[in-house]
Amino acid sequence: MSSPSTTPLVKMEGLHKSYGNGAVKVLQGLDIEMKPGDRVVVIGPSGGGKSTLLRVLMGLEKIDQGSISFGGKPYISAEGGKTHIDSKVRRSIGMVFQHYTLFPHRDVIGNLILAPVKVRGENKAEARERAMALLSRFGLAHKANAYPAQLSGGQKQRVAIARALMLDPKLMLFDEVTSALDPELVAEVEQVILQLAKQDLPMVIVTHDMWFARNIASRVIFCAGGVVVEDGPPDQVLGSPKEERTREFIERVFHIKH
Ligand SMILES: Nc1ncnc2c1ncn2[C@@H]1O[C@H](COP(=O)(O)OP(=O)(O)OP(=O)(O)O)[C@@H](O)[C@H]1O
Repeated sequence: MSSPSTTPLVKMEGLHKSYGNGAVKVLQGLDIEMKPGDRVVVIGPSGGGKSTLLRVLMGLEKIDQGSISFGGKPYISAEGGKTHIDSKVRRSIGMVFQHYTLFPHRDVIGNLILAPVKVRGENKAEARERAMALLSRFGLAHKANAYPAQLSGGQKQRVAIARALMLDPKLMLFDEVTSALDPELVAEVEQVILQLAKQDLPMVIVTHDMWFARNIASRVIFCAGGVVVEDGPPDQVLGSPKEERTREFIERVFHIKH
């Protein structure tokens, strides 16, 4: 048995995923291993399956073949056309999406404490206290009683991140969380994620923002055609800032057709 220090946090093996009864093959034998503390940025051509990969990892999609283990234990597997998902493991993963998924009829604090109180049976006063501490950390304490419609896009995404953190995730998934934001609101959300990175929270991030990718990633994975094409430190995969490969790279990434 491997020691805890060498046990991968996540091990995806031979993942296959298609839509429309196999008509659209998205993941085609994907293998990715994450160490504890890894911050993986996934980049690749549009439609290449980056969101699908995150949704599979979050246990939101069935898979056709392959398996995922989490902390050395089985998490997701496919057998006889069925996908088995360990829901306890799934609850230890947090995800934030491109489009805000806050409950519109609950205020910010209500959004944060809902799952801890209802799902985990946490004491309401304690959950509120934790929620307020998180909101203060994210500069949002003054918005605790605001409703989602009264928040800017950047504030909504910061609340969505805080809400995910209320469940003490062991892994966070961010799917293009700044893509729908006005440019001036992007930085406030990226700063929050950079703050989390400093605390060694493992994460998988899908982003089209190469500055952010370079600054947040411990590893960059370039996926195309449903498999991993490149996997390495940011400077290796994106090119070092001195080489100024980034622009050329972005063009290569976003103009690939397959
Ligand atoms: N629910 C679905 N039903 C059918 N096809 C789907 C579904 N979700 C995604 N697809 C298809 O699967 C492929 C991969 O989509 P996905 O959203 O994972 O790509 P992506 O790399 O995240 O793209 P982008 O960078 O444009 O967000 C695309 O061809 C898409 O049209």
